[in-house]
Amino acid sequence: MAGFPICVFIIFLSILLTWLFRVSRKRRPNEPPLVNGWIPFLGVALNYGRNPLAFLISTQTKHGDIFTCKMAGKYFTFITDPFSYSAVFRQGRILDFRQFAIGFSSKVFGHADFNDPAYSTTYEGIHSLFHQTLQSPFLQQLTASMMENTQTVMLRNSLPGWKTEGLKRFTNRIMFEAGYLTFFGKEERSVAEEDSATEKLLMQKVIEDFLVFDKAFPQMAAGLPIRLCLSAFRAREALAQMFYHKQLKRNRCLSALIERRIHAFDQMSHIDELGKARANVSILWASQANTLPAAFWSLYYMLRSPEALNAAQNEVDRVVRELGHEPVVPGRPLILSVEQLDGMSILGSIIEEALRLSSASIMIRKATDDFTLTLDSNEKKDIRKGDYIAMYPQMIHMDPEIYENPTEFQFDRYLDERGHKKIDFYKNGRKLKRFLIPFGSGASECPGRFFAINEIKQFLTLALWHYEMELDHMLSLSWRDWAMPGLHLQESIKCTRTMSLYPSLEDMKVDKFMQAHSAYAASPSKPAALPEASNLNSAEESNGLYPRLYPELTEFMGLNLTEDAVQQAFSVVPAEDYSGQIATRSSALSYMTAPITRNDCGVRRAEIQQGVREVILCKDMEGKIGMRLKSVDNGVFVQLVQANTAAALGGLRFGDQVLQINAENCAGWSTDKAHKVLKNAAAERIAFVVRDRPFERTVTLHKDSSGQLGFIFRKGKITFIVKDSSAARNGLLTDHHICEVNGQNVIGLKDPQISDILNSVGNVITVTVMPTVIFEHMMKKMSSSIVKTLMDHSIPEFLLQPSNDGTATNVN
Ligand code: HEM
Repeated sequence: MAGFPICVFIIFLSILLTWLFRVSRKRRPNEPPLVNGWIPFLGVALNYGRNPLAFLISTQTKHGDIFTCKMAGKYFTFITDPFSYSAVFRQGRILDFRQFAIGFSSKVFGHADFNDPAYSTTYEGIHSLFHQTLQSPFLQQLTASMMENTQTVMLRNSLPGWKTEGLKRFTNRIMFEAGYLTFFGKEERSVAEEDSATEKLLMQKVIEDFLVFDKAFPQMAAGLPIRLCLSAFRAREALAQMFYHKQLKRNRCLSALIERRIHAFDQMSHIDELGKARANVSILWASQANTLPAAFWSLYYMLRSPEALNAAQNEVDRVVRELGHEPVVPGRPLILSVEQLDGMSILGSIIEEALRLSSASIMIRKATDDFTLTLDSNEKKDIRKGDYIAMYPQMIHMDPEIYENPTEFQFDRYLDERGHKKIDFYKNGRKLKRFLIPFGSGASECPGRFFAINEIKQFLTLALWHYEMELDHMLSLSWRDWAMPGLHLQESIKCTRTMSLYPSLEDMKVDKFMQAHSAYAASPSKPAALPEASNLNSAEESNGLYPRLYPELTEFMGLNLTEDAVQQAFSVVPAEDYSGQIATRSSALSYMTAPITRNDCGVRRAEIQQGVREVILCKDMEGKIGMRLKSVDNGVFVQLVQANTAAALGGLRFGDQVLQINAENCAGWSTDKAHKVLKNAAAERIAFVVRDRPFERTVTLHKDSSGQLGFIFRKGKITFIVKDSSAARNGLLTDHHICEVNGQNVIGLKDPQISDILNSVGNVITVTVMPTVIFEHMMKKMSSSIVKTLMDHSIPEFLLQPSNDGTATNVN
């Protein structure tokens, strides 16, 4: 008898499966390959949601450049061949974007559905205002206003002394307020009123409301009614209060976009005032939601790369010099025209590279009828009415054939040999028309893209001009001192970095594992999700950094495809009652104290700090300080530090850049001039301002079980990287010269001596490398015997340093 219920269950299951099989879509002849997945309704949504790029690449390998995927009951035909994108954009009539985007916007922002025939004709005119007022000739006005506002916000309250601020907060605070004022203007106030605490609190509240709303955006876009996201609803409504037309009309310096929208909406008498105000919230969101993270990532990557920072700083200095702004008088704002910003190709390349790495936007069109799509290969595929066409630009952005080492930030990736904007990128030997698509493409391409690039350039320029910046444990910003040109180290702001940097990929994985483990321990009902090590964004997000830019498919299409979300949405078992439990989220500090090697003495000895430091030396009895300098690219660099001399004791190292000697800028000096200044300097006190080894970078590696790091070197030069080794994983490169091992200088040592050091220093090793071409230039005209016999090869010493828990640890 016990077998009876089992038989019934099996029969029921077979009927259900047969039914599901019969109702699921079948591929018709001439349609793209169909990937239904095996989960009813969801299809391949989970696979996609887990890692869209990996999923699309593997499906492309199996099915070719076009395929249709079932996801959460909808069908998406992905076009993966960038040469076929144009074929989609040519189908503007049948492939709709506008209707779909407007419907989506009305759901989230709560304004009227402008697709409704009652509004659609008038709204057509309002929509065209984007292109009219965000681009030339209004671009000039918008850019000038942004320059002024960014500067006002940045220079406000510039009190002397060090302050601390997170990188994300710093970006949000300045960019949000400046952008807000640029579009929506401000009521006429006296200077005292503008500086009042109430004014500041008001702006702080607006930023907070925006961030609360933005945080809930993915859920709302995924279909969760906004009234269920109570805090987001309240935040949106609070923002709308600022944007009533009668309120905005009192403001001065409204942008042309807002002014004309007010006028046009006021003609639509059947839209109520709250609806108009909510439509303005959508403009605030469009103008900030992508710009803030894009500005953040641009600043972050620029500060992380000494080469990028140096090049950007030089570009800013050049442009300011050309303005005749030096010496700058206090309070005088820096004004850059659109043309001058256009000419800043290095900043342009940094921003584009940051956008390439951070943007995961997806382009979606909905088929309004059955039609046949002709691909670039002339292949024809039938598309059904109601299906979506999707293009995922990250497949281009991360394609190693188009971009060498695509996961790496290369600040000059978009510069040609002459330093101009590079536009030649190839795939299959063919030049690509679209190689960077963070702003979408075709008819719906972001109309604010030119302004967005300009405002981020302004932000970086002004930050570089008004501050000295440093990013390591801390983002340190120090005011340039207007009163004393040349001395740039006074009135400083210091901002704590809110993210942790990991010495190696292995460290990051261990830390992520620990985080996942503690999250699981804190709430065991949720699956312990180990973030993909390669997925920087989710990893960073958990550290309070920005995620990728909008819109991702998961949040854009009314789908929320993460496993976590699906679990919640489909869960039939009530979630555990958390009342009385405290939600635990490790603090940034505890992330840092995971069992990682940040405090490893080799890592610390090898550290290349981003800021500048002062070193005071005096000459020995023979009038020497024990170093040689070399001029490279108009800078002066330390070429040799002799052991047991003043230079060695003062902590100077091979490759350090000397910015000033006795308050004189060294830029442009020849090697001879630098040596002459040293020779003539007083014996008792020579003041150097030094930047740590700007041409060098450190890579932390972990030995494998057989003690291997995974690279081969000859005469100190790395010649081979072993596949899948720690060296490969952590981005060590060939054609680089090893300068230090765990901070110990090894230049001039024989290969077996270097090997001995590598073998003897434990499992975690930090190697400091320099591109061979620069290394050879640095060493030119210096005899190898001098390097071998005189170079300081001692192990650098450290003082007691406080550890994260506040106790003093000897890190040597
Ligand atoms: C780095 C910053 C920005 C990025 C990455 C970005 C990206 C995008 C993307 C991907 C789209 C959708 C395009 C498509 O699906 O084909 C879009 C649309 C749009 N963006 Fe931006 N955007 C940025 C800044 C701005 C700014 C500053 C504004 C100024 C108001 C703006 C206004 C708009 C508008 C109005 C649309 C809708 C266009 C339409 O409906 O036709 N964006 N943006």
